[in-house]
Amino acid sequence: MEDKQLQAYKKNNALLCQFIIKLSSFYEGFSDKVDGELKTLRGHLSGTPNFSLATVSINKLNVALQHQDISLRKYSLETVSSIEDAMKQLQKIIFEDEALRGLATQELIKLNQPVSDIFSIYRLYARAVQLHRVALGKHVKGLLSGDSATPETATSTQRQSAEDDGTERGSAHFYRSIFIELNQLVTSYTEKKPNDRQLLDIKKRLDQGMANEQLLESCVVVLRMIVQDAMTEASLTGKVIQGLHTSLGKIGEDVSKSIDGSKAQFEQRTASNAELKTYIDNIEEAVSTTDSFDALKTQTQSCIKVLSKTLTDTQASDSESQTALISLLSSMQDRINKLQQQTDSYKRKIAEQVMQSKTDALTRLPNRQAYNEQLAIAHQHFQSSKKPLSIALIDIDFFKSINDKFGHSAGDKTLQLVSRAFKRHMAGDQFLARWGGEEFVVLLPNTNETKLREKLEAIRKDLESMQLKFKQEKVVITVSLGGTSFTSTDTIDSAFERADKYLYQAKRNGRNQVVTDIDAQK
Ligand SMILES: Nc1nc2c(ncn2[C@@H]2O[C@H](COP(=O)(O)OP(=O)(O)OP(=O)(O)O)[C@@H](O)[C@H]2O)c(=O)[nH]1
Repeated sequence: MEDKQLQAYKKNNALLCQFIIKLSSFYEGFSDKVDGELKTLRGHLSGTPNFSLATVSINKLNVALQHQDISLRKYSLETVSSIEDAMKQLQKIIFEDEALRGLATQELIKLNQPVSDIFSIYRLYARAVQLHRVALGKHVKGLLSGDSATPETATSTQRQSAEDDGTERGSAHFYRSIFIELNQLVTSYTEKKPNDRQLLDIKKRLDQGMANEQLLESCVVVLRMIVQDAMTEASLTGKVIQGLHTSLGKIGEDVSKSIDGSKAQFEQRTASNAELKTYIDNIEEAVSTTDSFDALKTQTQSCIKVLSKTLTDTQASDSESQTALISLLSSMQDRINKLQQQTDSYKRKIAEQVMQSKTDALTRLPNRQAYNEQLAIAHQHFQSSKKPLSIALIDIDFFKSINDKFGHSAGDKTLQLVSRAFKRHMAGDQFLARWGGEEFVVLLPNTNETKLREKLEAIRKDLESMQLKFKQEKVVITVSLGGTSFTSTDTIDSAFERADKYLYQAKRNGRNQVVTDIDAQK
């Protein structure tokens, strides 16, 4: 080889080595094994390159990178599928917003296309995160003000200011939920203490609307009242139990006195019987041994005298202990009667408390806890009897707008009127409860798919025809309903989830409608 050629060859080799060294740094960080081998390769290629050792290193790297490729592919698939899941969840939340839903669908379509390299996943991921942020901003804002921001038209400044408002909106949302909670608490508490002036004052001010500081102050006042009442209640309960304990103790004493008395009486009677027996034995002996009639007469007379005295004494002692026993029994009876009265009133109080804990204070309907208990019983019966069982969820449409337009009290009133309307449709063992907020749940034993649909449709129609009036304005309330019948493989949760899915389908389809298994099969 010519000198010139050799020089050029060496120069190219050096360039190639530098290139490999630089390229190898790019792949650093995928795994410790690859990193180690890359370091070795760089060592072989730097300074005076050793190509034979570098070739060994390159072969080892080939194998390691092949494995890496497999795990990268797996990682990509997992990442894409979790982005897909997140997008689907997002679609559920933003189903009302055409534009956002469209964007989410487009992203889902892109996710289903093959991923060419790992870096394109990051682009998909970034877009998914961005869409979530837009939807979340809108969702929070929608909750508070009901207005909407169009994601595509929102400028970056708008987006920035939306982010800046985040904390403010968060706290507004926080105060709103405190307001609702406090309102429910005060409503149920005023039922219990209808003449409490402090409570009535808070209720009135809540209806008129409260500043945030007042809201927190009122929370503290109500909390203090509850703690005070709970303490009084506990001390009353303690007193009742103490009273029962004392009464039981006294009864115990009476019983042991009566037992002691009976024992003494029994002993005395045994002694007198023995005495009587001795006298009778004496008479018997006298009859058999005495020849003289006079002597017998005298002896018998004296024995009969003693006998008569013993009998009179026994009789007197009997009647004395009988009187004592009767008086003891009557005092015991009095104590037992008193005890009975105390326990009866205590039982009534406890039953009332249990009832309260299962009743929704605003609508007086059974609450979620009561429903869950009832459902567990009904489901067990369904499994053993194989008679049909259906459940349904009812949600008032655009209920938030009633609160926003006419105030929270009007919202409360609506909930009460709507509950009454639902209740009119319940017969026999059919069960209605307030699930929470503006959502209700119905349990319909012995009701198949057809009957369920008829019932729900009747409720829907009834509500639609009912006219309410707030601030001189006529308001029509509509409801969306989702209902399903249990199948043999259903759990309590799976049937509930299906009913919930149908309810959201009814909302999505435009509200004021019923969706049941029958509609889903169409
Ligand atoms: N007055 C009153 N409002 C309540 C009560 N519980 C929940 N809310 C309100 O009910 C509203 C429910 O609003 P959303 O979940 O947006 O539902 P919506 O407005 O009915 O809309 P759709 O269900 O989508 O038709 C919220 O504004 C809650 O503040 C309550 O006990 N009393």
